[in-house]
Amino acid sequence: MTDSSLTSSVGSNRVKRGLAEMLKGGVIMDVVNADQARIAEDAGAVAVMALERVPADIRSQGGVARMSDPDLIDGIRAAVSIPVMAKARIGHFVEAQVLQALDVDYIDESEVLSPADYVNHIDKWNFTIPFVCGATNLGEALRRINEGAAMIRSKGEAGTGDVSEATKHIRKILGEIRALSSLAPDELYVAAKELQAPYELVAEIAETGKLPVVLFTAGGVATPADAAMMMQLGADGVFVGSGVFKSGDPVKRAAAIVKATTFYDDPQVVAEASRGLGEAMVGINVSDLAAPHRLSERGW
Ligand SMILES: O=C(CO)[C@H](O)[C@H](O)COP(=O)(O)O
Repeated sequence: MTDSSLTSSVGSNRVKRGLAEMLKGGVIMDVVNADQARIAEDAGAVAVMALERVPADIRSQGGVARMSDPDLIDGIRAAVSIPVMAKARIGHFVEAQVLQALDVDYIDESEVLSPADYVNHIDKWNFTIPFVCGATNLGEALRRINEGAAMIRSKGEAGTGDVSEATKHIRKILGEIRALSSLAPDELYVAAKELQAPYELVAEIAETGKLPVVLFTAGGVATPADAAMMMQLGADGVFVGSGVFKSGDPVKRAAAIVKATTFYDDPQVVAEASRGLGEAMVGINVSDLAAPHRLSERGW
């Protein structure tokens, strides 16, 4: 059931979406343990995302990727004062129940983990805790919002260090929003059908020219310039994982990416932030990935 409440009670849309509003302009960093979480907080990350392995390791090691061990999540929560998010598998509503019981601040129903259900996503209205979900296009974003997502991140191709898919997805979502705004009211019914999204949400976006929730970008961001580019393209903020912790100097790189995200429209600052960072994540070109290895194709 859709919660269109404008009240600010626990679990209301306003509270769930409002937390993401407070993270705007910032970097959310993937971390697997308390030490990494401290590095992220010291670098100025606005939140951390707890997961079992960073996406580059999930990609290279293979196997089923699941929610983190609760002890690790507790350790991360104890180590930092910024919000702690954690990932659940697509459709795995019990992992989400566990994460809610652990009192994390946000759940990411993430394609980076192995899906638990290839048909249904989690019914996110059933939870008081807010969810963020990935999307490659506007229709996918609206389906997730219709299920109760309170924040969207464009997916990119996590764990590659190649920003090209992140570029493609943020451009696609924002381009489709612009296109909707130019339609006549009587054209919105077909637009909703083509987007495979609810008419009410489509009509709202055509009128406001933006999503009703915060839109971050993710997947493949590995340098300060990558992060600044996502912000210049119109993202509200950036998720970074492998790009920091698979680089030669995570401490320096984490701080540099935060700085470049903040001062994204000042090339001098981005240039300074890009100096002396040591080795960047080696990565893999998205064009070299065979289809089954595209994490962004999980979720629909
Ligand atoms: O799924 C995510 C967002 O919740 C990851 O944080 C993001 O995709 C990380 O990708 P990368 O490791 O390429 O930075």
